[in-house]
Amino acid sequence: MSDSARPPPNLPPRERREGHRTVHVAAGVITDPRGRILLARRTEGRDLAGLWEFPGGKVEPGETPEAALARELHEELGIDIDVGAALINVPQAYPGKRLQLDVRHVAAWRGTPKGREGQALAWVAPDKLARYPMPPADVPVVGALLQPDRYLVTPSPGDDDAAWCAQFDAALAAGIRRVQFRVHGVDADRRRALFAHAHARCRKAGAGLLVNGDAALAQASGVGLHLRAAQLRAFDARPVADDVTLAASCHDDEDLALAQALGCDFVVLGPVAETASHPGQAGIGWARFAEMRERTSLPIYAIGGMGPQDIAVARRHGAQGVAAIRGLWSRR
Ligand SMILES: Nc1nc2c([nH]c(=O)n2[C@@H]2O[C@H](COP(=O)(O)OP(=O)(O)OP(=O)(O)O)[C@@H](O)[C@H]2O)c(=O)[nH]1
Ligand SMILES: [Mg+2]
Repeated sequence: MSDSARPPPNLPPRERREGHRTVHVAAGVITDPRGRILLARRTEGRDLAGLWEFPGGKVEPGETPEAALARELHEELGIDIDVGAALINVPQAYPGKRLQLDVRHVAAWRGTPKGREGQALAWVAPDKLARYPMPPADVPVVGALLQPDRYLVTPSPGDDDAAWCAQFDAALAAGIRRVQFRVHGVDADRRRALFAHAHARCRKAGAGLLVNGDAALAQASGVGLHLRAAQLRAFDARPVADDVTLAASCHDDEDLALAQALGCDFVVLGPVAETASHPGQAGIGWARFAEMRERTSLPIYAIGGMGPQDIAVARRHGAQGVAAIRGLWSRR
């Protein structure tokens, strides 16, 4: 389905349905030469006071997001900037309003940032960002800064395990850094051997590995756990330790809420487009994806007919990036 996919025709856009206004906000990722990122603390008397945010503010009528960002950073921090690449555009529902948080990298800046409106500032190393409490819309922004934009789900090996292993290595060589181990139709011995291969190669490449569905294997081998949607209801607490990556497959709002309540680090949502595994079955489309995204505060990969060419459109709809079997399994 295309970028212009619409919600079902019998439903007016959520915004009109609930009478919520949309607030368009431009925010910037300002990085110093040591790689630290500038956060500002929202002052008392404003919404979300006390939380840390990426500096920026509301886009005024007739203004481009780029111009708004430059103006806001001049007003709030006293710096002049060159706007850089888009990072992510997050639609997020807040009480009584919808936010579109349009986050750009700041390519260059002149001057010394100061909290000109009395706000505290902090230069934060990327691995410390999680220590700063932030508004819900910023969780996907931090995800986009820190987590991979592609999530490979392994295919089943058919009858050729050696070819599967070679393709696995090729995917890592092509830059894949997050993998879900999911193989069907093999016996326990073959599965164990394939998992051992994946585990060793991911460790060597510094890639994150998650195992589909198998909490015991995740615990025993020290890899992450990816829950199937049906498993979300089987747990009432996080099924792995806090330092073990937890993810889940989601298809609707209820799945997303359960995944967030369980403490997932990220989720997969779809199918967005028609997939080769379900021909003839239309996906939910980007508009519906964005609508579900805005009621969740998690990094979300779009799945279903996705490939690397879809990462940019995914980011424009608030996605972390794309998850795929075929679309990310290197062709050799
Ligand atoms: N700048 C910024 N705003 C954010 C972030 N995350 C987030 O939810 N927001 C929300 O987006 C809106 C931004 O408005 P703002 O208060 O910064 O707007 P502004 O600078 O134009 O100031 P003003 O309208 O209070 O004068 C607020 O509702 C804020 O809570 C973020 O990372 N940066
Ligand atoms: Mg502001």
